Amino acid sequence: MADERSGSPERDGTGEAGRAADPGPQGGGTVDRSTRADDEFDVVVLGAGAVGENVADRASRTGLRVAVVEPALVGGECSYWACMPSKALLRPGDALAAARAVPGADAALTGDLDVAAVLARRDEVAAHWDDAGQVAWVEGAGLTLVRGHARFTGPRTLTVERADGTARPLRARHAVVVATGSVAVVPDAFAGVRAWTSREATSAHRVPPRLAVVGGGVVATEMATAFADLGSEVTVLVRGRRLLPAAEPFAGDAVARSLTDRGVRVAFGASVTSASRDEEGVHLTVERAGDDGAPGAADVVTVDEVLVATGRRPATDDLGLEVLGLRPGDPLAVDDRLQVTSVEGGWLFAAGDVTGRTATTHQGKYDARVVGDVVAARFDPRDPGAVSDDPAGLSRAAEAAAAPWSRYRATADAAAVPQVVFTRPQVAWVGRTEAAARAEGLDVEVLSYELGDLAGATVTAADYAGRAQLVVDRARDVVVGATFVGPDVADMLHAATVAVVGQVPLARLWHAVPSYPTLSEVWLRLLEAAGR
Ligand SMILES: Cc1cc2nc3c(=O)[nH]c(=O)nc-3n(C[C@H](O)[C@H](O)[C@H](O)COP(=O)(O)OP(=O)(O)OC[C@H]3O[C@@H](n4cnc5c(N)ncnc54)[C@H](O)[C@@H]3O)c2cc1C
Ligand SMILES: NC(=O)c1ccc[n+]([C@@H]2O[C@H](COP(=O)([O-])OP(=O)(O)OC[C@H]3O[C@@H](n4cnc5c(N)ncnc54)[C@H](O)[C@@H]3O)[C@@H](O)[C@H]2O)c1
Repeated sequence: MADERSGSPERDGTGEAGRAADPGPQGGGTVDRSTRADDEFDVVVLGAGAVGENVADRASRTGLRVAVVEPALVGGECSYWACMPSKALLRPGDALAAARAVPGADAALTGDLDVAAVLARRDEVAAHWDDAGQVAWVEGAGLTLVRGHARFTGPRTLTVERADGTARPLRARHAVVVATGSVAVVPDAFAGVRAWTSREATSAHRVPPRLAVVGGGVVATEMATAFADLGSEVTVLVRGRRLLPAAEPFAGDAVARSLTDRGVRVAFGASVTSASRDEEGVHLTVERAGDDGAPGAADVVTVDEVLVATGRRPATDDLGLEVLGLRPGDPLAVDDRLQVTSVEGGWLFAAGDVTGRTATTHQGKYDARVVGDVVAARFDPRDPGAVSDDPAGLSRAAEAAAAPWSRYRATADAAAVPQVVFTRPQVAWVGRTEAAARAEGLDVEVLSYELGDLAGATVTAADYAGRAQLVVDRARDVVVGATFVGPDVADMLHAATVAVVGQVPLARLWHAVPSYPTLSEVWLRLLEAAGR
């Protein structure tokens, strides 16, 4: 099932069943693959997460022979330990809260969540950690899956270590794309206590009676929400002063209020300085900073499990990057073509979490589509005379001359990155926060509106509470950032993303009429607030 939900190319409609049976590339011209050795491919992609899968699929569109190397489950983090299982854990609580908020519907509720059923459903959504479906997709797309851990031995050359310890060489004739993702950061204070990372939290088969969550970011807030739903007594230990520091302040404040209202203890200015585990559980020594940041008193918090959600780092430790003159552990810095900037020759690319440029599946897959198209076009093996009517529209000349916002440049990464946090309330934003826009020197107007005042909110829930905010660049009269906080706002975000990417002037947005009575009517109210 994971192939249907993980963000695999098949889900995008980019995986074309039957391509494997079609040896000729689209648009004519055949590629003779018969003379190539088994260890040589046109393109080698490292990592078959959502990003690597999409890169490989797009790169193969002009007939390039593509290998994908993966030591673990095809589908990567998102399918089995991140997006999909975490959302499966959160959705039942959301559905219950939505029904509870509607008088009449609430009367039909006779109990609380069935925890065993929630975990069983999560197992199903995570395909029981079996990648057979995604392997079938990879093979059906005409890609070659190479199982093992890849390391560079030189430019375009690699060795792949298999699970049984044997190794095989691999060579890329044209390009290597690194999509090896990221791993959780676990600070030294937690060494030796078998702390949970997001992997253990999203795949847990037991709900700890007492759970501490360390961190105040996306993983921390989503997992605190999920485990509170499942019945854990949750304590969130936040080093800083607010939750979701990358979002508008009102978003983190709303999530903190809601968690606290539901009995979650949220402690700000709280740093874990040491941890130990015995038969009673995990003991965390927590130092509290005063409002001025000065260290204050320390106390001990005892829990059954501790989830460390203190960020992620690129998975580049063990890729042999040193042979390319790069430093293991560093992110692979790329330009808008996703080409690694510090390696000459135009053959090394990277996409997804490993670049430090994107940290979500959707944005990583956007970059994957861009780099896949760059590679497919630049190294197009077909006779140029035969590809003028390429239905995919890929062209070597167009790639060479590509400008921002073309299909060959990941321009949106700097201007319009959307993020949805599936807490309760949900938090969704795109583009710049007010503070970020001002820090860039933009003269901005901030428009905000309480969602609870909309007719659409009145019918959605008895006490709907939420807020929307637009950040408008006065000089260009366009939206450069938008934030929505409230129940069911996740799907409202895309309209804002379209407005930001399209740089649609407010004067024109005024003609985009939202339906009555929906939450989207907030666009009308926000534009009225801007004087329309
Ligand atoms: C708890 C959690 C929830 C999340 N929820 C969401 C969400 O709801 N929505 C969203 O958009 N994003 C979400 N994310 C972020 C999302 O999971 C990542 O952005 C995404 O998985 C990155 O994809 P990737 O392909 O770059 O990396 P990965 O999915 O990590 O894939 C990398 C692959 O490379 C392989 N690999 C590693 N080393 C090598 C090597 N040497 N050779 C070959 N292969 C190698 C790995 O085994 C892995 O399969 C979440 C993250 C977490 C932690
Ligand atoms: N719904 C989604 O799209 C979704 C869900 C989960 C994760 N993700 C992605 O996964 C990435 C990783 O998430 P994350 O929550 O681990 O990282 P994050 O960067 O969102 O949050 C990390 C938090 O840990 C804190 N922190 C860092 N070091 C610390 C330390 N030593 N002690 C205490 N606190 C510390 C930071 O101040 C921050 O609040 C995110 O960038 C996010 O985009 C996305």
